[in-house]
Amino acid sequence: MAAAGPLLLNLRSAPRGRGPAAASRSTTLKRKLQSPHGNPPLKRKCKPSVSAFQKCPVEADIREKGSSSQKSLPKKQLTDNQNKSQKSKPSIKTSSLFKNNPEIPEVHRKAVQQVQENVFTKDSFSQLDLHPHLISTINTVLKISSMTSVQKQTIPVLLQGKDALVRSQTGSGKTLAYGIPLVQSLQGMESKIKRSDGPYALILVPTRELALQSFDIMQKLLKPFAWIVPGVLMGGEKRKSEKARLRKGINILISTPGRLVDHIKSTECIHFRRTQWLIIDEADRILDLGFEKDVAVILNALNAGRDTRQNVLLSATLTEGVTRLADISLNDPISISIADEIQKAFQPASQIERQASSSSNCMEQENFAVPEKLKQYVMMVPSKLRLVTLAAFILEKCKFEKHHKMIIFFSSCEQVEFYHELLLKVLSGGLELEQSERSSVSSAHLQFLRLHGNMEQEERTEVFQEFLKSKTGILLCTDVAARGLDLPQVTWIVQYNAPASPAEYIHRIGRTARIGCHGNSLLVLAPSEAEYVSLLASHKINVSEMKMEKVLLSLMKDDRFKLHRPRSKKSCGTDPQEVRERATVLQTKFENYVHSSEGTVRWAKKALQSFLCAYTTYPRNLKHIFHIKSLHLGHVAKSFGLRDAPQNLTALPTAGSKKKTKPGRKRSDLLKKTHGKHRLAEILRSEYSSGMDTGVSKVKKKKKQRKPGNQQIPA
Ligand SMILES: Nc1ncnc2c1ncn2[C@@H]1O[C@H](COP(=O)(O)OP(=O)(O)OP(=O)(O)O)[C@@H](O)[C@H]1O
Repeated sequence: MAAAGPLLLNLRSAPRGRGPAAASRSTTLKRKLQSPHGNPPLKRKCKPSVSAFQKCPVEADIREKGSSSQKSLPKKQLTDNQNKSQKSKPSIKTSSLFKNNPEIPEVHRKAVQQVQENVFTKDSFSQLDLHPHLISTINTVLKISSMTSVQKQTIPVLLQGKDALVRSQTGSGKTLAYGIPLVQSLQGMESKIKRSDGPYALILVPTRELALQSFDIMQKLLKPFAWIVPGVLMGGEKRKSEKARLRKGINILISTPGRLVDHIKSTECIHFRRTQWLIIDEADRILDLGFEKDVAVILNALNAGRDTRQNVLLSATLTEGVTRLADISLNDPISISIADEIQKAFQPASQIERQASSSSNCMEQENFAVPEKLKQYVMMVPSKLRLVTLAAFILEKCKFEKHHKMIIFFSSCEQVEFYHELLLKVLSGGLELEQSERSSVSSAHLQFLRLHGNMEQEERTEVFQEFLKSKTGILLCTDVAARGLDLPQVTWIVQYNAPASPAEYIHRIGRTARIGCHGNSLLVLAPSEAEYVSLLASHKINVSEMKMEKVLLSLMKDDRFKLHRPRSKKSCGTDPQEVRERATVLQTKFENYVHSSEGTVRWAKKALQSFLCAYTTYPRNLKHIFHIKSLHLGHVAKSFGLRDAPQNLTALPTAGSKKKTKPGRKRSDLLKKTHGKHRLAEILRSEYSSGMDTGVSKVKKKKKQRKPGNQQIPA
């Protein structure tokens, strides 16, 4: 059994006779949603105690002197006149959203030449040596005729039985690039495959929804070859039924690493004697530290079963690190990188060599291809104004412009749950509207959905299917939905919390503008995070600035937020004072809802705490951009509908950043173990704060009538 030390993931088959490795129990994050000690609704005058953060292991030197209005902003953020006004005026009782905000810096945008790929080719699938039934399935069931670039380059390589490293932009058809040659090869085997033979192919994916999606595509491709049986294993499903399906036999096994390891360790009948394909989709994520132990167990089980295998690694962000690792482990892999092919075509060889040598020793300069018709925006928003600005943006796109389908990314499950409820209640008119307001509410219904890893699997699947089929709607989610999901007609991606790395940025925005479609993305940054724009530019990612003031203007279209004053003058569309008033009315509605009960205050505090803890797990190389000391607790609290900086947040961070460790092993040991804190921090942020691979109490499923057709897809 393999030792648990730093692992060289050997995708190459090992010599016969070694039993499957037993890795130490993979340290998955057990996430217990800690409910902060309930506090009575905060009174305006209270000053949160400094001790609230003294105990928190995170670097929490957060400013929390007094209520948000009376706090001194970090000196560097105060402009002279604000300094003066602070001194001259008595402290104001209720904070104004538009006072005491940090300056919004100019967004220095180095115009960079983005890496582009030609997604389409004119070559049809019939040019390949494929079974005619497979070609007709591609044409009639999948309704696809010509190959994309990645398919044109990858399919012939895989049909020759070679290992491959495939890097192509998001939404460029990588699933079929491996699915078609896989089906072609299995249907053409001399002795016809029997279900009881077990897995001939193993497809590893990082999330349950992506496992379902890949399973759905394989089922379609296998229509003419019904004797080949696909199956999916994923956390959250009943182990018993999975064991039964494994016992009957699954020929193409699609699984998330954690659940497969469970079965390797506990299901007698699982074997890999005939497994001749290993496909790792989103390979940079799967081979990352978060899944390292699971992948090692899986590879040892594969190697124990068979000594020859074809390995395929795919991702839009196959970074140098992964390719170096894969080079050691794959058998003479063919490296396919569509963007590089395009660049090579336009650059002299010498320049390519120079770039190759320079980029090989500085992974940070990975340049990722961005979909051609994707428009990327960034908006600088002071913390106090984040919530009302997000709300105004949602109203603008999903109520007034209509026909938009939006995904909003948050950095923790608790925030997804909280903002889903808050936005639904306040924006969808869930709150009692006065008669006069009812008439003015636009007829467009705002459909809010939520998806994160702490939900019951049944509800995750329902929400995923519902959003997949909807033409509009707003999905609030964590990074559990950041990779691979092919959600048609998504027109807007909003990153309410910045991602831990440019790679995750690329995958998040890659949920729109797929396969040549148009799409838009918006990254929301606080003024202290402005440097993130330059970081993106260093990876050849261009973003244009969207002004917060312009977004807030949409409130002028919704009289629910109009300040009702006697003889109020007719509002004209762009009066800045009225915009500010309406934003304040909207913020007040949020705060009134949050402070309407102890439970909602507790909920807001828990969401705030999860945000702060996720904020402390940005990798070291981003700490100069995302540092907890730059946050102003009272202002951040406003964006959670809390009137003042909370006191007595629980001393420990929420489970989001708590790693299950063996008794006696301090977290610092773990950090050392995992080759540097920043990597673990990044994993903690992007995967575990999404609630993936969790084993703890799930958010109770909201009672709702089950719709037919949402049933889980059987193998
Ligand atoms: N040759 C093709 N012509 C037209 N559409 C295609 C073709 N191949 C795949 N598609 C469609 O393109 C969309 C994206 O495909 P897929 O999800 O495989 O992309 P991907 O490269 O895996 O994306 P990601 O990197 O986000 O995982 C899907 O809707 C798929 O049906």
